[in-house]
Amino acid sequence: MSEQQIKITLAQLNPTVGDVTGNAAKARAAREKAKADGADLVVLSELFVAGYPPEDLVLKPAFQSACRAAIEELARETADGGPAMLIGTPWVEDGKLYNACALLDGGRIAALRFKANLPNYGVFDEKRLFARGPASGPVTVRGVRIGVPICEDIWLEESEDYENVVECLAETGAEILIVPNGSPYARDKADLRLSIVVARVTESGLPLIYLNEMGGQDELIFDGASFALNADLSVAAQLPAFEENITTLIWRKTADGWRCNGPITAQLEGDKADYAACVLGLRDYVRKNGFPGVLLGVSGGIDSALCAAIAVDALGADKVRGVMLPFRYTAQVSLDDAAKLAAALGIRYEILPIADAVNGFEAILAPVFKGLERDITEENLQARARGTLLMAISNKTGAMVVTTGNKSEMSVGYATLYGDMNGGFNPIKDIYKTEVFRLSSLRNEWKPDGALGPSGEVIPVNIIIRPPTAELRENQTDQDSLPPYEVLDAILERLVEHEEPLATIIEAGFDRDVVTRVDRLLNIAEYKRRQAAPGVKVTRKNFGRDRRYPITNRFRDFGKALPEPDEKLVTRGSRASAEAFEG
Ligand SMILES: Nc1ncnc2c1ncn2[C@@H]1O[C@H](COP(=O)(O)OP(=O)(O)OC[C@H]2O[C@@H]([n+]3cccc(C(=O)O)c3)[C@H](O)[C@@H]2O)[C@@H](O)[C@H]1O
Ligand SMILES: Nc1ncnc2c1ncn2[C@@H]1O[C@H](COP(=O)(O)OP(=O)(O)OP(=O)(O)O)[C@@H](O)[C@H]1O
Ligand SMILES: NC(=O)CC[C@H](N)C(=O)O
Repeated sequence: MSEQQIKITLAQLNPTVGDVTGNAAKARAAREKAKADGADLVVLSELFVAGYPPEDLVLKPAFQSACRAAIEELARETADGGPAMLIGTPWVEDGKLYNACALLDGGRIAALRFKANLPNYGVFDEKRLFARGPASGPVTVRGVRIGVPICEDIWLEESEDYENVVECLAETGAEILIVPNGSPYARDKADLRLSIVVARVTESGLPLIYLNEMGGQDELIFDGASFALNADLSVAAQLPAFEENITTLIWRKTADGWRCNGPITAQLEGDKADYAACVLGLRDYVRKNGFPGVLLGVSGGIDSALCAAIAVDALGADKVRGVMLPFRYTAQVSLDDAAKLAAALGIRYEILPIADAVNGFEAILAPVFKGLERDITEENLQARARGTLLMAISNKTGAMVVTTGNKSEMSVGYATLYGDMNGGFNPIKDIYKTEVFRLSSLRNEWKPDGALGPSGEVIPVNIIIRPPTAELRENQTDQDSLPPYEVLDAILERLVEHEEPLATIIEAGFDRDVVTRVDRLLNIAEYKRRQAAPGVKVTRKNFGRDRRYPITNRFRDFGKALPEPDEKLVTRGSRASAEAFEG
């Protein structure tokens, strides 16, 4: 008897949210490739035809119909006897909207499976959008029973209404699990995904194919990095991260179930992965929104230098323009370093002194400010003159302004609204200042595959070793207004990423006054962050979709030990009766 096998093509592709026609065309092209490989099935990622995450767009009836029409067309095309297709799509049934996966085969929509567990935390809002599907049995492709849990369905988050889809699939005879994902990048997320998949494979005894989306969608980056595990937990295949890839895997039936020995690509980790995420995020934002290129203010400082390098790696030097906008506080060394940076990156570079603009503003305001001290107002006028000039060049050329505030600055509001905060997208919004230094040094030694910039030292070393300064007054350094960045970033990470009480941070050895000051700055800068440009998410909690604080907010943690809850005050049974009342 001949050996039984099934060939499954993983299409790790970059859809664009809302581009139903373009996404369907990508799926069609992937199927053609799968057909050429003699595959039985081609798999695309979660909600592929819509693009992920579609947010409230998916509630629009016209969009739902467009997705369905595209799926029906793709289904008709499978009458050609080629591979079946498993593709994510929104689906309306009995008046309810589902996050679905359709099996297209033999000219028909052969099966539909609906996501049962809808993530509603962090960056996800799926309960707002979709109805929960039932846990269902496997679908059959060429005689093989395939279980299709959709993304969150394998995460087994602690929740009362969690549906154990994988258990249900194993009990109903699934032989292989194929999981379409829209799983956004965050630092060390690959380890987390692996541990989740190891747990599901161990529990079910089934091999699992984890197929992830790739590409940037506003602040989210989908890194791809799809992989498969055999039932004995050996790695069956590992696709590359941060690039599109179509790979056909041959699965063979053995006495111990289905097995595959596919290609295994080495993965980027840590800072390298973060840098690649920033490049991909900016590239896709610019490309998918149709900008011909970008421009940014280059100050001779490290934030704009790193952003310029990311922009060149993302788009190519011919699509990036650097503008030095000096004023009387701009040191010669800043002018020299900015020029060196532009030359090393090979970008167009101009110097536009801002004195006339700043002096003009000051002259206009002189009667209004008569008798008042010079203060931060005049500093902000410099940042605003720069922001206005950069936006004017954007308007004239169509190029988008890249804004450069790092996460430390975004946290404490160390940036000028309508000044250096001007811009359409921020590639380093979720990168703390200490990491800005690390990534800059890293980029001088290494660049990711597919980066369009030159190799070697692109960020002059002097920019990396010089103390940071906003150069808005004489001899200013960031450390005049802020604690040292090592201290600031360590406190911020505890406050932002871990929501630690101030008392815990102080107990860990940080100075009480510094901690309370940083917390205060973090709180009062919410209004600025709400007006800030979107930027790439790389941490477990970014400013944007992950952290949604009220702007108007009187609550303050004063660093005192937290009071123990007084359980005696809770009347026994009060919770149960409240539930009964609500129910
Ligand atoms: N809750 C609230 N809701 C809405 N609006 C609020 C507000 N609180 C203040 N405001 C408004 O915001 C204004 C204050 O904000 P803003 O005008 O930005 O000015 P502000 O935050 O006072 O100053 C800018 C800060 O950023 C620093 N900076 C500037 C430029 C570059 C860099 C750098 O090195 O990267 C640092 C600069 O040294 C200074 O510490 C107020 O005058 C008021 O109009
Ligand atoms: N002289 C300048 N010429 C051009 N752009 C400038 C200049 N000064 C500031 N900018 C722009 O404003 C942003 C914030 O600038 P600033 O120098 O005040 O602070 P920073 O956060 O230390 O940034 P950088 O490290 O890039 O200097 C810069 O990244 C840059 O885009
Ligand atoms: N789209 C999803 O369901 C993703 C949720 C999942 N926990 C992840 O981050 O990968």
